[in-house]
Amino acid sequence: MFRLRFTTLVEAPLTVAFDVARALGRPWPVPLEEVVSVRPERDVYAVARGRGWITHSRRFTATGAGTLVDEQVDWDTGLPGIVSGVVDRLVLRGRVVRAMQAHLDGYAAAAAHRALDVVRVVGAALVDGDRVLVAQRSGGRYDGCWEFPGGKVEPGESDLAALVRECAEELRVDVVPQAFLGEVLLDGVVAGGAPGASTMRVWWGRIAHGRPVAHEHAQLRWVGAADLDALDWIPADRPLLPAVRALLGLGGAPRRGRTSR
Ligand SMILES: Nc1nc2c([nH]c(=O)n2[C@H]2C[C@H](O)[C@@H](COP(=O)(O)OP(=O)(O)OP(=O)(O)O)O2)c(=O)[nH]1
Repeated sequence: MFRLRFTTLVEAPLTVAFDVARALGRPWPVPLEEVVSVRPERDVYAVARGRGWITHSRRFTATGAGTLVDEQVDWDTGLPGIVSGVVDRLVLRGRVVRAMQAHLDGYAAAAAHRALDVVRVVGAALVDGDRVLVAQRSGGRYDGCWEFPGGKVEPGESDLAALVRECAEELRVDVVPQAFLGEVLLDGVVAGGAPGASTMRVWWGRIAHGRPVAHEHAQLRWVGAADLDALDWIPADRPLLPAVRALLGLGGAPRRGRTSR
């Protein structure tokens, strides 16, 4: 069996990286059949011809800089041992590498371009000591639900600039993003976009200046790890809670004080 791995960083949310990869198809003329598809995390395609076969697996992982696409190609020529090695070295390996390189260049550009059309949401898990700031929505579809402060990224704006702007607007504080925490699918239609196309990307943040006051939310609350689960969260946020809990377990910076309304 032979194997090659390729890693590409795509400047696009998970959903866009996944959907564009699938729309472009596979980088070789032989059509492969879908074996696994878990949107937007991974897919596997394969084909067998006689005793030879090829499998192409992709894994999509959210990072602070975009989506990391990890691809693995496994194949076997089906020929006897030594002949197989020679055919692979002289013919197949080079073909696979050239096809993948051409495919990946076009793919990264297409995904980055498509990302401009998708509504993106950012959120801040603002930590003070062993507590995180949570906000209760006021009005609209998620009235009364708890969420991370944040909102939609404006056209031409970076995720982190949007995070800082939203926290200033909603809480009147200056925040400093610390580290990327995770990305979740937003299953509803956000701002007229296609269902399921958008995602929310959440950063761990620290308040550098100011005391948070709820300007757009019903109320704010500082919550410890043990009380996170009991809140009535917007459903999309729940998968992020383990990462937030782990953050609070680290202790964090000395506590600055309490705030509400
Ligand atoms: N801010 C925030 N939005 C979330 C979370 N979870 C979640 O599903 N969402 C959804 C709710 C909304 O459909 C969308 C964010 O929209 P928003 O209304 O907060 O954005 P915005 O501040 O830019 O508001 P606007 O321009 O529409 O007035 O993302 C979360 O934890 N924080």
